[in-house]
Amino acid sequence: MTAPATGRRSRLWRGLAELPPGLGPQVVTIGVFDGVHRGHARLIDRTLDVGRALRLPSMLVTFDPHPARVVGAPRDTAALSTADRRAELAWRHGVDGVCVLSFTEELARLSPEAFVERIVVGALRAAAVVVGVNFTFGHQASGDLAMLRRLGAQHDVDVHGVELLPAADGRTPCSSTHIRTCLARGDVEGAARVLGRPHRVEGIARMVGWRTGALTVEPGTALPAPGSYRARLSTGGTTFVQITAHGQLLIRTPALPPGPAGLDFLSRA
Ligand SMILES: Cc1cc2nc3c(=O)[nH]c(=O)nc-3n(C[C@H](O)[C@H](O)[C@H](O)COP(=O)(O)O)c2cc1C
Ligand SMILES: Nc1ncnc2c1ncn2[C@@H]1O[C@H](COP(=O)(O)OP(=O)(O)OP(=O)(O)O)[C@@H](O)[C@H]1O
Repeated sequence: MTAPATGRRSRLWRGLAELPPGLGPQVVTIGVFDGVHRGHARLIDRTLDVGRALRLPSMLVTFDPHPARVVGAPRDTAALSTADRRAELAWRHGVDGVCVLSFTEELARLSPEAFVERIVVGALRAAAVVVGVNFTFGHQASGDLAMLRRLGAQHDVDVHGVELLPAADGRTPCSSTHIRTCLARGDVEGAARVLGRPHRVEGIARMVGWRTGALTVEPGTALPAPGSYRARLSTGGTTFVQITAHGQLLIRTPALPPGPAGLDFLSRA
């Protein structure tokens, strides 16, 4: 993963155990943040505002894998981004640090009270927490913004609830779910409008035939519907990509350097 070229020291902590023992108070924003879409960007902006006002660093806490996948909730959790990519995008938006929390069955069983006491206050040292108004947390998603405010008051933590940024239709909020729905019908332009950039799929590239490359991705990656697309290769150039019914990504290209690569989906071909 490349650190941002801002000159700032941006940090990535994989789990609470990696947090430095002397970690000072932070302004923390919490959620899955899959794709880091325009709604998430609004939340991050607000987190940075609160950080500036309190003169404290900002930290984005992201759960990985998606909680709904861990608790077996019947919903589409195809990953729009890896945790590394989320961290990179969060840094670009200006956060000082990113903590990736492994979402385990054990974590899912924590009550809202225990989550705030042990993790938000005890480990993350939150002086303020910034979440969207639809944020839920704790066992069976039983905690909401009102409960977070109550618990925050008990622990001297400021809680900020941010109104959800609407999508272009003006009716529904920008959400990762909306982006997954766009991709599932092959609407990569609709996905890009919510993301604020084209949807990127990352994997390992190799040549598989005459003028044909392939990108192998992690299982569970969100792919556009089977079909042909125009896409930009992270290694350079625009190309055509065929997504087969079996989820194979075939790239029309005379040559492709073998190794890690990304495809930004631009339009249907
Ligand atoms: C301590 C904790 C326990 C959770 N337990 C559950 C759970 O039992 N069932 C569930 O569907 N989600 C559970 N979640 C997931 C939350 O409902 C929510 O999806 C998560 O906090 C991310 O927020 P976001 O969806 O607004 O990004 C839990 C979250 C936390 C932090
Ligand atoms: N449109 C939005 N505007 C502002 N904040 C948002 C928006 N959508 C989500 N948030 C907030 O961002 C954080 C991360 O949310 P989350 O990852 O659940 O996003 P999501 O897009 O709603 O995902 P999903 O559709 O998978 O539930 C939470 O605090 C949530 O309240």
